Amino acid sequence: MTTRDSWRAWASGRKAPRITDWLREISEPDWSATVHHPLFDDLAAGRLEGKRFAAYMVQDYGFVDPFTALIGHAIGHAPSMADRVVLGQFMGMLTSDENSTFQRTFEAFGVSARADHLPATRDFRHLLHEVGMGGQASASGRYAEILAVLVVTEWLYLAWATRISRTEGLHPLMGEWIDLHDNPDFQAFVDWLRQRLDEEAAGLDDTDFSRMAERFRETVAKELAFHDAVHPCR
Ligand SMILES: Cc1ncc(CO)c(N)n1
Repeated sequence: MTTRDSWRAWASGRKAPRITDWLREISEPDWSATVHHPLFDDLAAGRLEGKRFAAYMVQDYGFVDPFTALIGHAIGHAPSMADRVVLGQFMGMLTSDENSTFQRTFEAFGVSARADHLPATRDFRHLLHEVGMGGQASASGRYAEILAVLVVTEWLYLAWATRISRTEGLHPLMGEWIDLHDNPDFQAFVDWLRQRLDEEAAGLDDTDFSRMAERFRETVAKELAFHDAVHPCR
């Protein structure tokens, strides 16, 4: 049975089945463990000390650097201007508003962005780099693989940020970090990413489809390992 057969079996008998819903389901229990990670509850409740928040942001900047490069690859590999426009606008936000949140966090808490990366951060960076450089996948397979990674990273962040409820009087930079991931524009971007992956994945051959699904699960596992490493009390 191929991976695509598993998808077809899952889809049959469901109303309006979506590949991205199936991908999320086959990525359990890691998916839910990441969405419900105590790091995010502690952050929202004001229980995360400034220094610990800053240490998380330093590791996350280690993620964001190759992630930004991966968006660049997505722009290059997209099949149309329509996709390049949406991805380019996201890249603009990442390199302006979000980058500024990182810089002001490092400054406010007196930490250096150059600190050492934890092994889980290095693993994640390696994955992002590898997907950006591309494997043996065909052109459409490669774009779908990139989309799979983007869907995981952005959908997970939307999911925790819209799940938590924040306490009053939260440090403004922590509030900003949540704002970046629970706002309507970000929600629309995640909706778009899911839609595009649903469409692109449907047209892949069996080999590229399996590879895409494996990348999705691998990325979810890397997300969980990353958050366990920066907040080891799950
Ligand atoms: C580890 C990680 N995953 C996803 C996001 C959202 O881009 C982020 N900032 N960091």
